[in-house]
Amino acid sequence: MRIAVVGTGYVGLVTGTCFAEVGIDVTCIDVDVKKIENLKNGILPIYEPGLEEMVARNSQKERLSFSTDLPSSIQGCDAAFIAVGTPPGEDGSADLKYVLAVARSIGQNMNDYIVVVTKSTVPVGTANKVRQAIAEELEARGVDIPFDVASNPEFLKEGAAIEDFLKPDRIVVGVASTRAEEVMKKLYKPFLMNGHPLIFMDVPSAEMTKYAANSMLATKISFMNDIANLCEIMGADVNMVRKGIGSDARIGNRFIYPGIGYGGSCFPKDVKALIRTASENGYEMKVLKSVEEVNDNQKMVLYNKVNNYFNGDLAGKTFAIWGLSFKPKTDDMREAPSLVIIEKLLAQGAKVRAYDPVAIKEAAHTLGDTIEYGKDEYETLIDADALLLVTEWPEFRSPNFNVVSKLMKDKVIFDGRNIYDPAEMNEKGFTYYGIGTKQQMSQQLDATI
Ligand SMILES: NC(=O)c1ccc[n+]([C@@H]2O[C@H](COP(=O)([O-])OP(=O)(O)OC[C@H]3O[C@@H](n4cnc5c(N)ncnc54)[C@H](O)[C@@H]3O)[C@@H](O)[C@H]2O)c1
Ligand SMILES: O=c1ccn([C@@H]2O[C@H](COP(=O)(O)OP(=O)(O)O[C@H]3O[C@H](CO)[C@@H](O)[C@H](O)[C@H]3O)[C@@H](O)[C@H]2O)c(=O)[nH]1
Repeated sequence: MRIAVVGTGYVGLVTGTCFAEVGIDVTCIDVDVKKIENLKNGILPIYEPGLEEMVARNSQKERLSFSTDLPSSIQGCDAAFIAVGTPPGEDGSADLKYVLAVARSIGQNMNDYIVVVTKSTVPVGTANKVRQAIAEELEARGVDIPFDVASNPEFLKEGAAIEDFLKPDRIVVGVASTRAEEVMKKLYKPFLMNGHPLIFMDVPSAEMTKYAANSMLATKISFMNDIANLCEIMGADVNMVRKGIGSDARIGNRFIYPGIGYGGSCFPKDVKALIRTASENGYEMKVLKSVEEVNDNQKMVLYNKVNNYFNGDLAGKTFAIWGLSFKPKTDDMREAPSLVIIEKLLAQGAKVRAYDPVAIKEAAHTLGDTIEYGKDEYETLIDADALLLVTEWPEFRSPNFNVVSKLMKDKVIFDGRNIYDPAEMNEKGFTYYGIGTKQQMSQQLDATI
């Protein structure tokens, strides 16, 4: 089989490469000439574990190629996947201009039956707009070529994208014809070896499934952040509470880790877009509005703890930041909580020295030289007044605390991801603040007695 994947970002590149890996001929298309030139030379635009090797292997086997030329690349394809960005517009709704531009371009150039698949996250009704855009272009050409539009939302997580794509919990496909269903069944057959279900449904339900999934996960996180904040007030330990509730299979132990708010290119934008879709249709998503509000506040929690500890006097102090990307194993800085925290610290006249294993280059696009960058995590600590653990990269989990304490001016750690054991930190002579941990409460009580 042969497919084109239009949009070669986090989703398009992973999608194209994984289809090539199972033996399908794939052309990845992008309008970004530099990106395509680099990919032809094996240089990837993003960091995603394992992807570089997989791109190289499949390029060499000539199953994976890269092009800026959509008109010729879609000829002879069974399907064209649209995987371009759908960023939030001013009003929070998903901006469909890139998706519809690709649809028009397909309509202007297709010469044979093709299934056009929306892989981008798009609101209910988008497939109809895609269908209409293609039909208008065919009409303008005065040709009558059959085509189908299918919805195939993507559920991969950055940092684990290949594993998620090759071994998905499920594949959701919305179709409106048996012909499109047959093409999609054939394409995804190699991924179903491990018994993962391929769930066919109508197109609007598939489009809605993506938003419902992300919104449910964001809701779990905001709920746990609320519980964590209450634990702090009440003298409970959210780590214990998390284990206590997570062992109930109805709740599950994934996506209930409190922290400094969810970030990334998906949860914030998709929650916003679903709220907007509802309001445009006369319905209010009350739960999701609170999820968003809790998340906005949570991004300030670590900064507030720092500010309280130093009695609001941050000017001239130096803060070491470990981790910049919105989560480990990616260089993606979109909606990263680190940006909010750093902006607040800088506004108070503090100095920031940060280290991230892969995201420094990406972070520097936004932060420039407003902060210093350490060559490793230890260098950030020299004469630092405090350490803020922002992203839970594996290499930050068990540092040499003797070295840490020697380098720092003041031995205080603000752990935004609860990766350290509060009791152990206190034993090692650190003042430790986690998110909703009991240790912190007893320290606060001690301080007020
Ligand atoms: N990033 C994720 O983890 C993830 C996971 C699931 C779903 N999604 C969804 O997938 C979509 C893509 O997200 P992403 O993170 O991969 O975006 P991205 O910004 O990394 O990549 C989008 C790519 O599309 C290209 N593009 C834009 N217009 C084009 C056009 N007309 N023709 C060809 N290429 C064009 C851009 O140059 C860019 O390379 C979004 O709707 C997103 O919500 C993202
Ligand atoms: O228990 C948890 C789990 C995650 N997070 C935060 O939530 C955000 C998102 O994390 P994650 O979901 O792992 O990464 P994404 O790559 O954004 O993936 C989400 O968004 C993608 C784009 O839509 C979907 O495809 C995925 O299924 C969905 O998990 C990050 O800031 C995490 O730090 C928490 O705070 N606590």
